[in-house]
Amino acid sequence: MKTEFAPSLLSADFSQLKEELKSVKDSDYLHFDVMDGVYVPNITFGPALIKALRPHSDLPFDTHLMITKPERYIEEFAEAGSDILTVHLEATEHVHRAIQMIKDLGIKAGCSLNPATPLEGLKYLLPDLDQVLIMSVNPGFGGQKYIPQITEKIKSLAKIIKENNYDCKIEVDGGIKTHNLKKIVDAGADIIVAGSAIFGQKDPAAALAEMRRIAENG
Ligand SMILES: O=C(CO)[C@@H](O)[C@H](O)COP(=O)(O)O
Ligand SMILES: [Fe+2]
Repeated sequence: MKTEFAPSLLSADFSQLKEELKSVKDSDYLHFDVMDGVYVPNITFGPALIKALRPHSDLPFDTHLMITKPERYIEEFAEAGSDILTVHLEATEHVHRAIQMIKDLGIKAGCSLNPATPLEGLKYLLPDLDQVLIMSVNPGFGGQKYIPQITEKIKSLAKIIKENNYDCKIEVDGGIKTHNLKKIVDAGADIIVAGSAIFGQKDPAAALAEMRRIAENG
């Protein structure tokens, strides 16, 4: 399967988001990092921003909710125009209910794991998930360094998905750059989130094209 890319707007220029969206029109998704200052030590934006940007892109909006008890806001983020909503396993006692709520709204559901969270908690969720978002940095900030032991975690999850024939993609998020991309793709990542490696560059379109080339040819 061809590797897909989800540029994270967290590293974009917030004063020019409309233009920034256009620069990555050749990507597969747009990744929105929603942070509440409680679940993670940073605050970004809510559904109003997603709604405002929705008419300016045809790409699927991949919304990563780094918020406590995300079930409180799932409907709002879906209505704002998210095509995929991902909640953190660690952010609610009722993660299966949250996933069910997302699916009942007719959009795709993802579950994210922090670097220290083992894969075991996914066991009874995987049949219902469209994607697992493996965090390869501690969530909260862009521009951090990839945690090397996550490569093993991606390989283990890819094996579980393959053995059980689950229809679930693996998305990997944090610290992915041109130098480590191929290793992460080879481990089993289907979707690559990249913030600083794309929007932190002078020419985001060229940076995305170069990442695609590396994912395909090494
Ligand atoms: O969810 C997060 C951070 O919590 C990410 O989506 C980052 O925005 C990725 O940024 P880079 O590590 O690629 O700069
Ligand atoms: Fe993210």
